[in-house]
Amino acid sequence: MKETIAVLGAGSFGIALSRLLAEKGFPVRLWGRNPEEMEHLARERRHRRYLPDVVLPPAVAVTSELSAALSGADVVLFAVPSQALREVLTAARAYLPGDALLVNVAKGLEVGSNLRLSQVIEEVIPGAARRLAVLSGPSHAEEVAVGKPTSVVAAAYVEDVARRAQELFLTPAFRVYTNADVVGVELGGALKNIIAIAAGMSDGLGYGHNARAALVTRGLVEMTRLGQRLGAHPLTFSGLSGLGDLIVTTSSPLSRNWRAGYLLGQGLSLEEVRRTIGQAIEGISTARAARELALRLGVSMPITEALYAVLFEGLDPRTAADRLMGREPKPEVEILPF
Ligand SMILES: NC(=O)c1ccc[n+]([C@@H]2O[C@H](COP(=O)([O-])OP(=O)(O)OC[C@H]3O[C@@H](n4cnc5c(N)ncnc54)[C@H](O)[C@@H]3O)[C@@H](O)[C@H]2O)c1
Ligand SMILES: O=P(O)(O)OC[C@H](O)CO
Repeated sequence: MKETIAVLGAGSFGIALSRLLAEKGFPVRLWGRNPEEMEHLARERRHRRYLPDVVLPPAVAVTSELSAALSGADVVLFAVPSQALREVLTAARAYLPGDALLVNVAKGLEVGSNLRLSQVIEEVIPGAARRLAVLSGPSHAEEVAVGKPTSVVAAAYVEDVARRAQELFLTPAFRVYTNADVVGVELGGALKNIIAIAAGMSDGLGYGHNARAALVTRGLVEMTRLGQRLGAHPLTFSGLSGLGDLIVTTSSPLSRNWRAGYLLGQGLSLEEVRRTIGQAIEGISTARAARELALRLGVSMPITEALYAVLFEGLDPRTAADRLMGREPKPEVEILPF
């Protein structure tokens, strides 16, 4: 008997992964909070706004009832935006089977607590970290949903859990590596969204490929700096959930974070950007949380700081770029002596 999988979150990634899993033969229950939207999705078998060309296979049952989605589920996949995760977990807790494998695909830090999402899950469901895998890496839903080659990483504290998640998602077009560095994989997926907005902003301002390459490279440096301070392995940031995801989200118009930055660079306000994109833009909230962490821990994150000032203090994007370029000259690698 194939395992039953509950996917919580019927946005673009929840839909893309439901399709992938159903195509592998798993019975999938896809939960979304809005009953009307779920009725429409159940009837039409496609989401008119997120992925209009992607048809849900018959093995995907759509529901707006958490109890129906979770009852007897062997695997529970969390695919809601990071700021909604605690609320969804709290509502789901009563129905969550005690032995189900948990997989989180949301990428972000929780504003307020500044926690990684596995920490949020552990707080709401004590003990859950031992059965939790984090799936992260360069994986635009639009490409995953149509079977374009994609590689990601499944991180877990327990090796068997990482292997189970790897096996669950693996297809000829969806390659899954394992990684024992949960902290690094989560931070890579969360922090790259900040740099993706900054890269989009640079493009929106009309700057060139040089500027974008510098943002990716120096972005990776500050991501790694914060990561190491929080216990991640620095090498993880050169992997799929660090550099890999940075490359895809700083260079693809499929990225909502890149698009948000582009529109900001073109002069739109944050509210106009949110309205225009109309989907999760994780880098906005993550910039707030990461900047707070960096300040508290004394970690230098100049790009994050500059983006924060644009997003939340009304700094003009061009002035933010000038400030970044005009910082005190310094060695590229602080620990290398002459
Ligand atoms: N789309 C991708 O390509 C992709 C790839 C990898 C990871 N992710 C991550 O997956 C997560 C979800 O992204 P997405 O692209 O599916 O977002 P989306 O904006 O396409 O959809 C989000 C869904 O969550 C629902 N939602 C919002 N607030 C909610 C709440 N409080 N309770 C319940 N549901 C709520 C929305 O109604 C919507 O259906 C994000 O953290 C994102 O970074 C997305
Ligand atoms: O569209 P974005 O910017 O949220 O990026 C989606 C995924 O994280 C890409 O791996």
